[in-house]
Amino acid sequence: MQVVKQKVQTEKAQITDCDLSEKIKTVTKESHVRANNTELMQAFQRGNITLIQYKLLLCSLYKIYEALEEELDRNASHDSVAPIYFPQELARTETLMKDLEHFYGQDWREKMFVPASTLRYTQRLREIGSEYPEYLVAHAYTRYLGDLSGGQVLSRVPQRSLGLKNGEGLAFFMFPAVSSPNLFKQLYRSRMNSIELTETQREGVLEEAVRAFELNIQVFDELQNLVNISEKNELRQRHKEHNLKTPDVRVSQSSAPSSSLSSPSQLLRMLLGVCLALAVGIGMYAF
Ligand code: HEM
Repeated sequence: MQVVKQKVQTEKAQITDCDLSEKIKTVTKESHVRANNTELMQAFQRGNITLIQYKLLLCSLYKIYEALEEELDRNASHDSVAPIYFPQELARTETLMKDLEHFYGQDWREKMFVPASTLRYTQRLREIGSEYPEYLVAHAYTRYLGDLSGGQVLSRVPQRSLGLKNGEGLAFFMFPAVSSPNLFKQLYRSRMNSIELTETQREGVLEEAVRAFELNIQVFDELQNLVNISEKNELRQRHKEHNLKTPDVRVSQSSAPSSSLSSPSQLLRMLLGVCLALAVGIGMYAF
């Protein structure tokens, strides 16, 4: 804490409207609102998260952070990455591995499910890691500052609604090396502002931040659609099972009315009547 405090004090420059940290916040404001309003994030905020939603989200986050952190590591000494490179304080891949093992067991890699939108997100991260490392700041900002902000409030939701105890399955939300998220965010912003970018690069970073939010929204939407489909299928299955049981009920109900011929004894009686009538008819004809 003391170390971060000192760093913030020494590095704290006057943040102005044209600083990258301010500009990026402004250009992604509308996207942030849209991300908050996705069905999945709304479920989170209302405390309605189900285990399937949470597990699916963890799978996608794992793939996203794995790609982001591998690209950050690979570009750690790049001029635009070095100032915002904080693996000890921020890295999430290991924490997600821990959570996935908790929910899926040791063979979590074979069991995890990753939707197409998540793969598109990771592809973009790989692409910029190779071609435009300066854009990594946009992705790191979007995920890490989000996790250090709203994520801290959101962590209480799965804890409560899924009854997770002793932090099990919640490692993703814990930042043991960050004792004050607010101070750390200040330090991070000042580091972002220290990155030297040409005007074109800066425009590119700002555009990339909007894209990063968009990629997150697409993941949340796809995950929610999957959950909705699986819930619908489950409902349909239950209906099916229910309908398989109901014919017994219907038979017993429909056999009640006397006009119905569904009861075997009634059918037999009718056939005997017809045979008798025919026999009498034939006998009369013979005479
Ligand atoms: C339930 C959903 C969410 C809630 C309740 C939430 C809430 C918040 C709050 C309260 C802040 C602090 C604002 C401030 O300091 O001025 C914040 C900041 C932030 N959030 Fe979210 N958030 C949510 C989802 C997201 C998502 C999905 C992302 C991105 C994928 C995200 C990215 C960010 C970022 C980058 C910041 C830092 C803004 C800045 O100071 O520049 N948030 N969020």
